[in-house]
Amino acid sequence: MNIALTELPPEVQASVAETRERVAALHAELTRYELVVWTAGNVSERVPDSDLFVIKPSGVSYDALSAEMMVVCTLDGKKIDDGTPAHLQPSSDTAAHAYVYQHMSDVGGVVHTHSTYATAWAARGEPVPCALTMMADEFGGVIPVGPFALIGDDSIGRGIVETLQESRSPAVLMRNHGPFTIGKDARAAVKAAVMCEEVARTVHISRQLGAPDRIPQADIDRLYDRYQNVYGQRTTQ
Ligand SMILES: O=C(CO)[C@@H](O)[C@@H](O)COP(=O)(O)O
Repeated sequence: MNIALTELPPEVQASVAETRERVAALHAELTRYELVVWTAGNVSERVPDSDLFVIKPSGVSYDALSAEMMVVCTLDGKKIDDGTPAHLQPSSDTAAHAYVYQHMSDVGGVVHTHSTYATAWAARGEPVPCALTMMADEFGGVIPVGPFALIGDDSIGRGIVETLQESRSPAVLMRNHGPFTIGKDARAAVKAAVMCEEVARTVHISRQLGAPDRIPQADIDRLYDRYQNVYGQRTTQ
């Protein structure tokens, strides 16, 4: 029996609507920061206090996306009766996003892109070395590589979780595929995707001129602690 959005408690319906607005708006950040071509990227966010998440519909142009088109899924990746046309399919990466939400309870947002420089590192199966203070700040060290996995079941999701559970990084470069990022919410995951592409590009350029210096681990730890706990405005947003 499929869950019907209209039969859920009013507060859940309201939370779904707010999540849809956020997820739809954040897809514009993927194009703004040139992290995607055509439709090759997706954003999702867990619906607070529910067993649901919202994700982009598959293959829909970013300039055609609206909040009402965002697909609502259960945590096992099944679309509910969410008011969108029955034929509107969720992202082809829905199983991967769902696996992350099922196995990483503190994750509220997931993003996938094929951004050029991060994907070039994924094509080599090489972690991005921590040679920049910006990397220590956001990633707490290297950006790790996850295993090669074919789309279609939970193997991509499993590779994401197995890799990120062993790292402080909110980004993983899935071998021969591209970056997936996580965050406490979708905005944090989009930020990680933006920063991942930025540092992948910078370190790539640096390597054209020689071997980038790796920051000592003790300094990485200090930088990471400052950025995660002191940087910015300490008000809840
Ligand atoms: O990487 C892939 C397919 O290999 C997908 O992430 C990409 O094409 C985006 O697909 P969706 O439009 O989200 O279904």
